[in-house]
Amino acid sequence: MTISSAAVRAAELTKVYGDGDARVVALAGVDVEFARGELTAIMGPSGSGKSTLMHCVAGLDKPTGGRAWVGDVELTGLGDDDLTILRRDRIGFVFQAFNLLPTLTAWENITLPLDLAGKAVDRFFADTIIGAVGLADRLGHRPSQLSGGQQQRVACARALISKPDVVFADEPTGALDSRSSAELLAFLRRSVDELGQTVVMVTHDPTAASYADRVLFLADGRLVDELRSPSADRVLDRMKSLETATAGVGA
Ligand SMILES: Nc1ncnc2c1ncn2[C@@H]1O[C@H](COP(=O)(O)OP(=O)(O)OP(=O)(O)O)[C@@H](O)[C@H]1O
Repeated sequence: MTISSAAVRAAELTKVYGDGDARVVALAGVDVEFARGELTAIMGPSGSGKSTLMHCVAGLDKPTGGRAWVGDVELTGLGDDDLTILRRDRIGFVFQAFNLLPTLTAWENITLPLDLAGKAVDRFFADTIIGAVGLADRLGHRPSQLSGGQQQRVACARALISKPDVVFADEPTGALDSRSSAELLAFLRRSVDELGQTVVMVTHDPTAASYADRVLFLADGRLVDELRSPSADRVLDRMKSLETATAGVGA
């Protein structure tokens, strides 16, 4: 067996929803590796399989076929309980809707993954992250007392606090204005550059994708292209040609 240095990888990943007339092939055999210490963006037209791919490699959904690994642990060989523990201990999540617990303070939300795992808070690391997201004077506030941008920065700090193998971010800026988006993306970028974090982000936004080291493009459940060191303009050009090609198939 080859030992891979990738933080996350998948081989021949397929996902089929429904059957008969309702059958949808969401992933049609995806081989992919996400390198450690890189920010990767996943883009593609609506319905191309971005969220399905992320959910299958993050252990949130089970693929129909193929295999996926986080580090050297094969997700596709794990039962539900082991998957839950793996997600808790080795993966950080950031969702479009923030998903904070409303009754907990920012500090309690950020440290929740450690509490659940029964681990002590590394105070120096926590202070580093909280300083980087600019939340030091908001730690006693509940989510309802924070702006959308601040809530999403709490969610990012929570995703990073347990030093996970990978942070998966699903449309993390989808509910934010452009200034809050830029702050959040700058923070994700710094987590990669300064902390060596691995981040995989699904986005529709070419500007968000331009913060990545690498952009992968999906169409009809397949990886069809990639860009390294992307600019927003180059990402937009690729997206336009993919959307034209995808529209052409169904026309
Ligand atoms: N639970 C489900 N049951 C049936 N079909 C599904 C389900 N989830 C997703 N699909 C279908 O699988 C395909 C891929 O969906 P997915 O959500 O992964 O695409 P996406 O690229 O993330 O789309 P978007 O950009 O619109 O969020 C789509 O055709 C979608 O309708």
